[in-house]
Amino acid sequence: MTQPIRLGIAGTGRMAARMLRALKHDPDVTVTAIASGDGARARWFADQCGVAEATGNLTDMVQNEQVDAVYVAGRTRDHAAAALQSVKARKPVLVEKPLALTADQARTLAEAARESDCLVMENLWCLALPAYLALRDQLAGGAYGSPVHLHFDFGYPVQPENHASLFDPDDGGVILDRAVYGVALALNLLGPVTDVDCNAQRNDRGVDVMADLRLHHQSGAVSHVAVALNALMSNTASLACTHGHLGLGAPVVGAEVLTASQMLPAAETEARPGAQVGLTDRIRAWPRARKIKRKRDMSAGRFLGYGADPYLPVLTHFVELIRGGQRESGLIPLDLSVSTLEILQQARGRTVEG
Ligand SMILES: NC(=O)C1=CN([C@@H]2O[C@H](COP(=O)(O)OP(=O)(O)OC[C@H]3O[C@@H](n4cnc5c(N)ncnc54)[C@H](OP(=O)(O)O)[C@@H]3O)[C@@H](O)[C@H]2O)C=CC1
Ligand SMILES: O=C1CO[C@H](CO)[C@@H](O)[C@@H]1O
Repeated sequence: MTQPIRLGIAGTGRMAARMLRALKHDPDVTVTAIASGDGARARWFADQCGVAEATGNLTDMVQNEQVDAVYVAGRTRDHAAAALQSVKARKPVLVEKPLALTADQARTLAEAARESDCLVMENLWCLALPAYLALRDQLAGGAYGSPVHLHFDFGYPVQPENHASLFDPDDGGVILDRAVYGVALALNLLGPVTDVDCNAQRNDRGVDVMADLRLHHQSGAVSHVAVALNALMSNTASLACTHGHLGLGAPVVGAEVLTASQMLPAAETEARPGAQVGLTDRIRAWPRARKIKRKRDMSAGRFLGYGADPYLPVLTHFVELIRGGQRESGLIPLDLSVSTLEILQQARGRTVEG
C-alpha cells in the first residue's frame, strides 16, 4: 500500500487549523510536524491537533526526515521566505495565497523552484473546484463564443479584532487577501493584462478595506474585480461572452453552482411592425407565468460539488503532483501566481482613494 505523504505545516493560525480539518478527509496525507515562530506556540498547537513534532525553527522542520512536503500557512509576509527554505531542502511545498507579499519575492521563489526542480504551488484552491474546472471547459469548448467581460466580487464584513492579520498594514488588506482570487481567475479565463485601474477605500491605518479593480486584457476583454472586508457583496462571478453567459453562484470563493445560458446570433428576433399579438405575447402579459419562469431561471444551474471539504480538490491535486514527480502544476502554474501578484501590486500602488 502507498504510504501517506507526511506533511509539515508552517503556521499555527486560523488557516493551519482549517487545513488540518480538511486533511481529516484525506487518507493520502498525514501531518507529522508543526513549525511556528514561537516554539511553545508550535507545541501547544501540535498538541491541540494531535501532531507529534513541533518546533520553533522552520529549518529544522523542512529538514526533518519525517516530513516529505510542506504547507506554508503563516502570515503573507512570511510566505516567500518559508517556501524558499522548503525549496532549499528540495521538499514540495504548497503555499497559501497570495504566493508572496510582492511580485519580486514571487519571481525569486519561482526561479528557485525551477532551478531546484522542486514543486511549488500556490493554494489558489478555487481553481481546483469542479465548478471552476467546468467553467473553463465550457469556455474552451467554444459554444459560448469569446469572453468579453468578467465580473467577480467577493466580500463580507469582518472585524479587525477577530482578523488581526487581515487588518495589519504590513501584511493585509483586501487587495492581497481577496482580489487574489478574482485576478487569478481573470488571467486564467481572459489571458494577459495590459493595464490595471483601482479605486479603494482605506481605514485609518491605511489598510485597503474595499477595492474596485479594472483589468484591461490584451485580447480587448475587461475584468471587473470588486472586493470588500467591510460589506456584503453578491459573491458571484459572471462571464459575458459573444454567444452566451457563464456564471459561478454564491459563494464564488467555494462555488458549487455553474450557470450557463446561450444566445446565438440566430436567436435574435427582428421587430415586426404591425405584427399580431401572438401566444407568446399573451403568456408574457400574464404576471404568474413570468413568476414561474423567474423561479425556474433562478434555480437553473449545474450543481458541481467539491465533496466533503472545499479544500480537498486542491489537496488531491497537490498529492497527485508529488506522486507523479511533477515539478509544477498545470492548473495553478507559477507564472499565473507571479502575474497575479504583479497585478495586485500595481493595484495597491495605483490606488485612487475612493
Ligand atoms: N486559502 C484560504 O481559503 C485562506 C487562506 N488564508 C491565507 O492564510 C494565511 C494565514 O492566514 P490566517 O491563518 O487567517 O492568519 P492568522 O492570523 O490566523 O495566523 C497567521 C500567523 O499568525 C500567528 N498567530 C496567529 N494567532 C496568534 C496568536 N494568538 N498569538 C500569536 N501569534 C499568532 C501565527 O504565527 P506562527 O506561525 O509564527 O505561529 C500564524 O501562523 C494568509 O496568508 C492568508 O492569506 C487565510 C484564510 C483563508
Ligand atoms: O482566502 C480567504 C478565503 O475566505 C476567507 C474567509 O472565508 C478570506 O478571509 C480569506 O482570506
